[in-house]
Amino acid sequence: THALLEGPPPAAAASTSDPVPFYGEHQAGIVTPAQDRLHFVSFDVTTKKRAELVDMLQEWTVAAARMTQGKDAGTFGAVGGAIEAPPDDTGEALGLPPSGLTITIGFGPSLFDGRFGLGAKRPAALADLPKFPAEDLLADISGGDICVQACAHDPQIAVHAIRNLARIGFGKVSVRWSQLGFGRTSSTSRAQSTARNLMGFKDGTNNLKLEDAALLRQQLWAAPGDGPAWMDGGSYMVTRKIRMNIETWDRTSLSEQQQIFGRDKGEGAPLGGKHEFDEPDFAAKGADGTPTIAVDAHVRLAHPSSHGGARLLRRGYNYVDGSDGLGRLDAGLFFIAYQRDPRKQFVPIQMELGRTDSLNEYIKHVSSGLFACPPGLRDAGDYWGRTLFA
Ligand SMILES: C=CC1=C(C)c2cc3[nH]c(cc4nc(cc5[nH]c(cc1n2)c(C)c5CCC(=O)O)C(CCC(=O)O)=C4C)c(C)c3C=C
Ligand SMILES: [Fe+2]
Repeated sequence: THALLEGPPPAAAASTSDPVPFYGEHQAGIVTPAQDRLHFVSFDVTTKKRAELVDMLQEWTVAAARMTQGKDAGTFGAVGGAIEAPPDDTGEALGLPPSGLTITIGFGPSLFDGRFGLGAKRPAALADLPKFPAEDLLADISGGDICVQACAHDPQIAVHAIRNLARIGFGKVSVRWSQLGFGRTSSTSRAQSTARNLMGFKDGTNNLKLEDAALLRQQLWAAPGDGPAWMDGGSYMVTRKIRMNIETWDRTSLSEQQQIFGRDKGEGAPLGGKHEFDEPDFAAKGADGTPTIAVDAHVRLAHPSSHGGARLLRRGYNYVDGSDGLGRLDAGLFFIAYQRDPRKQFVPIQMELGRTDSLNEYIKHVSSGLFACPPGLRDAGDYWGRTLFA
């Protein structure tokens, strides 16, 4: 049987139905221990009026604060308003607990194009991503002016949150694209066990975690002096929808699969090591003189030691969008990574991976997003975008 997977039961988790605080120095949904489900949406702003956009962001903030605490989106709720009017909540979360819902907002480069007088406020770190080797991006599922990441332990709760924000935004924003995700592929806290991606490997072992306070300051949060003050305490988010060639992968030998990542599939230990959290030894060589962790292995190329210490807080999800009509699963990883400056973190890492990662034979990047996620909200008088639009 699964001898490698046996062991003590995982430590009892905090209840997955509880609420996560909405207010704080940083937005919830970044270092918050990754929930199991995702609904991610990217909007285009359709109104040309700055004041209308600001009003909508204020309405969104009120609704988001309520929904994260398990309340209806509006004060009348799904069934408490006038019978002649559409309800101010859509109703599918009635009777469900908050389920750890977090709602995180980000502003894309296109929001700073001059329509709303924000040109001078565009952070240098929000520079358009360069073209990477071998990517195959679809414009209609990439980019966008504003993104919202809703994470929860119940998919109905995440979908309800996005749906109600889209409803409130009617006439001011339109949905450009959205993505459902299940099965977090990253742990963001040492209290969490490491989950597996759809290739069957533990994913998130060497991730930035909420306990790494000094590293988070250095690698995750924008700090005073980095760029415009409105981003102080915020973070930059990169999304990549990465389709996996599942059927080809499933016909690849275990040894090749392990060579590709540079880790073993059962335990998640670096090749040459024994335990999941052992440090990889990139200098180790086998009896035949070849490196134990191949020169084109994913973990070698992505490791901070290959990028001057640069790291990411990964927060991605598995996705399956049905099948593609040719009998293949339309499945992969919806990669989400937060960082202090994508020009120093995501960009050089992905340049290297795009060029040489042996995983490339089995994956294809099909969508891309880049967003500046502002700092957290202070209290009920605060709103998403206050620091930007002030
Ligand atoms: C540009 C950043 C990265 C992309 C894109 C990416 C895609 C990708 N990764 C996996 C699976 C694994 N990745 C692992 C480690 C890892 N990956 C990145 C970055 C990107 N991955 C980093 C920075 C790291 C950490 C490297 C290190 O410090 O050791 C692992 C190993 C376990 C772990 O540490 O998480 C796996 C497995 C897939 C399947 C994928 C695209 C589909
Ligand atoms: Fe990776």
